[in-house]
Amino acid sequence: MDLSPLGQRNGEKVSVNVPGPTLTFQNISYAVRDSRGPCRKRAPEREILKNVSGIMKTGLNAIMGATGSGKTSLLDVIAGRKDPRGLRSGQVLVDNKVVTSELRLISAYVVQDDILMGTLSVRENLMFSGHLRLPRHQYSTAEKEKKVTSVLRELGLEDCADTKIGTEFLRGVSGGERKRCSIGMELMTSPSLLFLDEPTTGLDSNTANSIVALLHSLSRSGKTVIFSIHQPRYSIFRLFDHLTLLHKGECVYAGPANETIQYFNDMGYECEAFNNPADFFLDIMNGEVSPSVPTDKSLAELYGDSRDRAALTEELKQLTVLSDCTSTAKQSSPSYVTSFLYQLNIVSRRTVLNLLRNPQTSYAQTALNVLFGVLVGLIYFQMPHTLPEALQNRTGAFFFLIINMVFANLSAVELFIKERALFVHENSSGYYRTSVYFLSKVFVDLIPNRMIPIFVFSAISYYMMGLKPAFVAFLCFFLTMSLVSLAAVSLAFLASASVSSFAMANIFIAMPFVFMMVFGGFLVNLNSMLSWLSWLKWLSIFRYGLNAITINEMTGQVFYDNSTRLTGEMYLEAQRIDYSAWGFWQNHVALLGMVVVCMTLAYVQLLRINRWK
Ligand SMILES: Nc1ncnc2c1ncn2[C@@H]1O[C@H](COP(=O)(O)OP(=O)(O)OP(=O)(O)O)[C@@H](O)[C@H]1O
Repeated sequence: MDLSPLGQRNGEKVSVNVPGPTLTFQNISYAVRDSRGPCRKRAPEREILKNVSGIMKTGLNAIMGATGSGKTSLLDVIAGRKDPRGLRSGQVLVDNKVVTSELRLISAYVVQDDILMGTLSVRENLMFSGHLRLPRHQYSTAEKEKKVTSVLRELGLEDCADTKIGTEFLRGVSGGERKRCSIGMELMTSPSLLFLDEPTTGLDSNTANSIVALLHSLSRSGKTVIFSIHQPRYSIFRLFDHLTLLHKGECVYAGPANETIQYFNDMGYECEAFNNPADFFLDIMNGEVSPSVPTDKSLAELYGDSRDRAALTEELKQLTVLSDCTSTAKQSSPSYVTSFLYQLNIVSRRTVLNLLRNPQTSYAQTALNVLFGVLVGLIYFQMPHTLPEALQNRTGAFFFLIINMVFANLSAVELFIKERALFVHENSSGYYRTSVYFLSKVFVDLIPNRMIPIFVFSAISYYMMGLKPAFVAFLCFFLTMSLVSLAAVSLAFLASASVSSFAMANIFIAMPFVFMMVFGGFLVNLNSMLSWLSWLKWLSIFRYGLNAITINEMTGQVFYDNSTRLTGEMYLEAQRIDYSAWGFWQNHVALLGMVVVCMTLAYVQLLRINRWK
């Protein structure tokens, strides 16, 4: 069988002009706690990596193992992506320098699920990465464009450069092209150390082949490419330079990939002719192949006693001795390469582009508001000033309007949940600050996306219902409706930033909305309520909204029947609603206060999101 990787055959080095960094790790042990539900807060620790060591040099370094063997965990630990609190022992060095979690900002990591903005083309996605991750003083826009062109050429993406990635509504590029684009996003910074989590998963075998061939050619340009892989076909396997085999969190082999078969042969495991070595290794680890000489020792113990392990320990020792003590203190502390305002500009532009190219939600929202506006207008068409219907219809209509404004925003809980993975990936890869994402979301997506439909709804319903004709009164009505809607959206945004599933977010948002409705002043008279409960009215978006539009409509109006004449002010006094100027505006101040508090808390939640894997 011809195993002829270009790499470290018999210790021979991969020949490249400028070698990439060497990554070494020694005795890595990593533990996690499984959550056991609400009753048992702290489950016992489970060690998922046990004393794993290795040296990864320029070339293709594969980490292989069965499902759950700890491949991704090892990759994440050495890439500085795994929560450092779980690290029980061990150290990762890059070119003999201690690296901390900051490694994740200076190296490149391609995640398993391609996280890209689907409404943008391949070229636009690469340009987004270039804009945010290449220093502006070194790269002009023309140079960034040149870089994008060269990455497109390197990855063979020229033909689909202007094709959109694709969303649920839009058929985009193929799976292989998507994966190449994900790799390209990282190559924009010309990293010499590239981590990839299962780059071939979900791809057909030919596409998987071409992806690994691409990684192989990248490694030949002087990059250290490290990736986890499940079960590669032979044409993929033979490209590996270095192989780490994991079984239940323990290393069962680490060394040149083309010497692995010999290693297992020496242990008494015979690989049949025409068998794929990768399958053979997995069969050994799964216990489906037995050694010719039975042994009580586990594969990890056999490897621990082997010459290969002794050689690795010796090489690691030499590298550590060679390492310069001062270099350990020199930890790079990378920060963002672009300024806050520049990031805000780039991220906001992408948000606008995404909105314009994915207008279905905005169209649906506007259409729904037109429909509802007409419906409310027809139900309460030209409300009369005659009693009792004048008051009954107006209070009913106002309650209906506020309910509509609040509950129409239930959908806003998806706002952040949908983009959570994208935000976490880009934020932890050093694209932009959390504040940049938050501000662009609020000012470019959240507010404008709500304002237009609300204006359409208000204009239709207000004039169809025949409310006070003064234009100022209409503007006050629109302002109130907007603030009610924004307060509800802010609460929904807070819910969606706090939890990661729709179901949980819906519960979090529906409960307060229902309580607020009860304490809004329409379903129950708040003045007759138990005093220890009535404070809840101060937290009700409904109450502030209802009070404001009631004052706006009632003041200056006269209602009558044959014998009675009732002014709007008399009605407001009977309801104990303060209709002074401050009495009116305090509702808006309170709604604005709720918006500010909920938005601030949502921002805090974004900062608190767990970036560790
Ligand atoms: N943060 C975590 N919390 C709890 N368990 C974890 C965590 N990270 C990893 N594990 C567990 O550690 C073990 C190894 O997981 P890992 O994802 O590294 O395996 P893998 O070899 O990459 O598997 P696969 O091929 O299925 O992705 C699994 O049993 C997994 O459930």
